[in-house]
Amino acid sequence: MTRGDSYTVFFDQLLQKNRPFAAWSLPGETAPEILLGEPSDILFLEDFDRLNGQEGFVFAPFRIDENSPLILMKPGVYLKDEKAIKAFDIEALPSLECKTPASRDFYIIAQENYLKDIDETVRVIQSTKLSKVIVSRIIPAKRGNESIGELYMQLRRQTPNAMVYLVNLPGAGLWMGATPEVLLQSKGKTLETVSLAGTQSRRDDSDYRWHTKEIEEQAFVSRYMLDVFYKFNIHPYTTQGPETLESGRVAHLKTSFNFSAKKVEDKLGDFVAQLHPTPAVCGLPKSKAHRFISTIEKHDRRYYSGYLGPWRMNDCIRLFVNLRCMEITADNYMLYSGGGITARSVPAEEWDETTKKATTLLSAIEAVQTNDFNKETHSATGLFTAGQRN
Ligand SMILES: C=C(O[C@H]1C=CC=C(C(=O)O)[C@@H]1O)C(=O)O
Repeated sequence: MTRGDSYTVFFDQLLQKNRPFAAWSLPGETAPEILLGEPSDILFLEDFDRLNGQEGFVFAPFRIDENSPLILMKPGVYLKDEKAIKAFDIEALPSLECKTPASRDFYIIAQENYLKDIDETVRVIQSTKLSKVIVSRIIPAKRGNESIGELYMQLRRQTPNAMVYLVNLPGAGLWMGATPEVLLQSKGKTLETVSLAGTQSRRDDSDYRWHTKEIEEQAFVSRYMLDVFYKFNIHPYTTQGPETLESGRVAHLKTSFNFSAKKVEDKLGDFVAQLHPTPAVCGLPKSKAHRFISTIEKHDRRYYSGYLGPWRMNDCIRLFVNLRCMEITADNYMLYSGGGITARSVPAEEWDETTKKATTLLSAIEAVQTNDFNKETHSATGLFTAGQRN
């Protein structure tokens, strides 16, 4: 059973017809925006800097490879609100052939192996030049016959201060997420980028105290932003923060940096290519952390910790880092969750943090599976996960 509002029905019909689309709602915005495309509107770009001069909706992986291309959907039909959805003749859209994707293995790490990996990571950080690295894992949850459209709308209700998205794109598949992290966004003639890191449970009293580990972890990201600014000669800029940003069941430390868009107007693609991946999802030094992730993580991150959003569409940039997200397969939801490891990390606490970060998505899944749409305040611990089955 679904609540069957017009968005829910619309998304489910698009999926039934296997149409390429991207839907997103920005923090604090009410209606999802939707971009519909034809297969010919989908570009697969070879490198991150190929975004120069392009416009459309970007879905970028953590690293580009044959399983996870950098995707740009060119502006096709853009639907801005419910009136536009209702006026759109979806029945007239032909169904597209559903090419069964090559079946993929999802490596689900056991807790004891994850703890060993984090222990090893801390030792490497203490004895080498690696100062921070993000280690992630996949958390599986069983998919039932619930409506994906309904799940998306529920996730939006539960996380109004995130960028909540649903995409179905050839080459990537079906993904959903609710991310709090801006990579780059335009505000008139100004651009904003954000350094976000450090995590603690959300508090009812908003009385947040941050420890050295989180302050240091976030400072690494801010420092990196300034190095990128230096390379692009971005000066002057203004900063706001660090301050607390609440998202879902957790809170983070956030600093935002604002500067004149003129500074990078003819090299925006290069600028994003340089920013990505930030030490909020990769680490420092960047190339060392990148290599370390390839050896320690046994799963493929694909689009987790990549970035997504409107790119120069209607003169507007809204790129977000792809966090708190999941890949939706025929039988399962595969949630991705990671945390910043530093010399001060405690393995068991890092495990708990990745679990906590996943509760936003897990509780939305639980809400639609149990038809309890006021789930925001409930725990998701009762959820039957695919991992527990094996
Ligand atoms: C890598 C993730 O979060 C990043 C963003 C905010 C806080 C983080 C942290 O405290 O580790 C991470 O850097 C994730 O959610 O998978």
